[in-house]
Amino acid sequence: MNLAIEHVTKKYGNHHAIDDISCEFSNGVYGILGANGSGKTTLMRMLATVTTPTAGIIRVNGKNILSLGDDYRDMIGYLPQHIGLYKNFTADKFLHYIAALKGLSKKEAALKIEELLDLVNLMDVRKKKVGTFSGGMKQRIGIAQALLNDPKILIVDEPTAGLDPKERIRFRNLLSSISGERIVLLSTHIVSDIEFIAKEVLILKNGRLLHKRNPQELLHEIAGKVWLVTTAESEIPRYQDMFKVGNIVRSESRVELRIISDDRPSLAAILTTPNLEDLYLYFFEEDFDAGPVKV
Ligand SMILES: Nc1ncnc2c1ncn2[C@@H]1O[C@H](COP(=O)(O)OP(=O)(O)OP(=O)(O)O)[C@@H](O)[C@H]1O
Repeated sequence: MNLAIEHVTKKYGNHHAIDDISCEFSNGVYGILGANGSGKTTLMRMLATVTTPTAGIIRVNGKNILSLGDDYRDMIGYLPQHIGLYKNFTADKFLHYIAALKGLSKKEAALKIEELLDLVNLMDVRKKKVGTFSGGMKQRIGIAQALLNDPKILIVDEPTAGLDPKERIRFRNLLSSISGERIVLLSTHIVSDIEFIAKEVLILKNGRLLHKRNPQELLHEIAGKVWLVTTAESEIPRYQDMFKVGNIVRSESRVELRIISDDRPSLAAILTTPNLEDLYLYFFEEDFDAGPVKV
């Protein structure tokens, strides 16, 4: 399976939501990383044929996906950012309903739904109403509906937003386990969602594709630029003014700052091994939320 994006642009008025992107995908998980507004959802929607490019072509195995029409849609599974679930349907009924929409026979649907409820670990609650589900359970049934037609291309838009860490890990492992024989495209602004499961990470910024590489290669990009500086609490604002400061770890009277900088930020600064969170800070400084301070 080969999916190719060729010089794709999507404009809304004069605004380029996606700006001349080209890249290719083969089987495996791809993480599409970008801050809010970078164009992730627009790209996913074009790949799912919910919207069409202003310019450029998307091809699957060499054929334009728009010419393939339903033949292409039969190949894909899509979990949009905001999935409309029928709250009063039970999990079982919801999946049967979507299976009917996707054209599965009753017999095929029954078999597939058994398999998927097991895969997403919702067998025990199959008779419960979807409206009573937690965020994580809703995302898992969302993946189950996207997998009903056994898609060769699975498109998942920011699936872990609002999930607690445990559910996030469970969801990540689920995606990883189903990635073998298909292309999985996963958009997120949460680095840890893709750090361990993506064979390649795409960095999207202001509608442009800055990088598409495997995580290790991407980390080379900032090798020699991540520093640890131990200093006094009162020095934090000065460093924040001058540098990109990530984690701040406090201990007794001192603080340790994680700093991204081409040059050594102070004489006592020590180089450290970069991680993908540093990379995110490097590319999306203005959108970075370092999270709770560790003590
Ligand atoms: N239907 C639309 N009409 C006008 N502008 C749009 C439309 N959809 C998206 N945009 C704009 O295109 C840009 C990319 O938006 P998009 O939703 O694709 O980004 P995103 O990376 O998915 O962000 P988020 O994480 O917030 O969903 C933004 O500037 C957005 O305001």
